[in-house]
Amino acid sequence: MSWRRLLYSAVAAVMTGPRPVVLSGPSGAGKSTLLKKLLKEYENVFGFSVSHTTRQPRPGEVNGKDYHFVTREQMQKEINAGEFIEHAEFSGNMYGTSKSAVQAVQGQNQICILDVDMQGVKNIKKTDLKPIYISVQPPSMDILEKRLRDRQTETEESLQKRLAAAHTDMELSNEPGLFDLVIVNSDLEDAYSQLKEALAEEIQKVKGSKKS
Ligand SMILES: Nc1ncnc2c1ncn2[C@@H]1O[C@H](COP(=O)(O)OP(=O)(O)OP(=O)(O)O)[C@@H](O)[C@H]1O
Ligand SMILES: Nc1nc2c(ncn2[C@@H]2O[C@H](COP(=O)(O)O)[C@@H](O)[C@H]2O)c(=O)[nH]1
Repeated sequence: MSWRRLLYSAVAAVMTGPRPVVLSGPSGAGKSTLLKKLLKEYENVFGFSVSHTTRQPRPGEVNGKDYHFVTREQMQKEINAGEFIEHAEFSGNMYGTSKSAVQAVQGQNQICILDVDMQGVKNIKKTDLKPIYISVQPPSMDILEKRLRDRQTETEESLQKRLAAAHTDMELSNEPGLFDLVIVNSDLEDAYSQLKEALAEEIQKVKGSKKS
C-alpha cells in the first residue's frame, strides 16, 4: 500500500469513528439489560441510539432517553422527509432509527449501540453503517415467555405477537453470515462477558483515541 493510500485510510478511519453495534433478538431475550450494563460500565465509550416509537411509554421510561415517543402521524412525516435510516412495524407499533440519533452518538466519538428487531437488521444491511451485528437469544421459548410475563409490560395480545415474532427471529438468527455473533443469554453475567469480549477491540480503540 502506498503512503498516500495509507494516510487516506487512517484519515477515513478517524472521520468515520468506531464501528457501531447492532443488538437484535427476540423481545425479552435481554438486549436492554445487556446494553444498559455496557453503558453503565463504559459511560463515555458507548452511546445509545435513541429510537423513535409509536408505542406507549412503560412506567419509568423517559422520553428522549429510552425512546422518542411519537404519534404515528409525526413518525410517518419524518420518514417521508428521509430522516430515518430504517423503520419497521413491530407488534402493532412503529419503531425506527433516525439519522440524527446515530449522528448524535458518533459525533461524540462513541460506539453507537442500536437495539433493533430483525427487520431493522435486514434494512441496516442495505446501508453503509457497517456495524458489528450481535444477536441475543433466549435459552428456550419457555424461558423467553416466562421473562416476558415476569417483566409485566405486555398485554396478553402484545405478548402473543412478541412470541410469534420470536419464533421467526430464533430461526433466522442462525442464517449464515447474518450475525457476527449469537449470544445465548442463559446466565446474565456469562452473556455480558461474551458481549464485552466481542467488543474488546472497539472499546480499546475508543479508550485509546480519548487519551490522545
Ligand atoms: N440472563 C437472564 N436471566 C434472567 N432474567 C433475565 C436475564 N436477562 C434478562 N432478564 C430479564 O428478562 C426480562 C427481559 O429482558 P429485557 O427487557 O432486557 O429484554 P429485551 O430483549 O430488551 O426486550 P425488548 O426487545 O422487549 O425490549 C427483564 O425483566 C430482564 O430483567
Ligand atoms: N427496527 C427497529 N426495531 C426497533 C427499534 N427500536 C426498538 N426496536 C425493537 O422493537 C422491539 C420491541 O421493543 P420494545 O421496547 O417495545 O420492547 C424490540 O425487538 C426492539 O429491538 C428501531 O429503531 N428499529
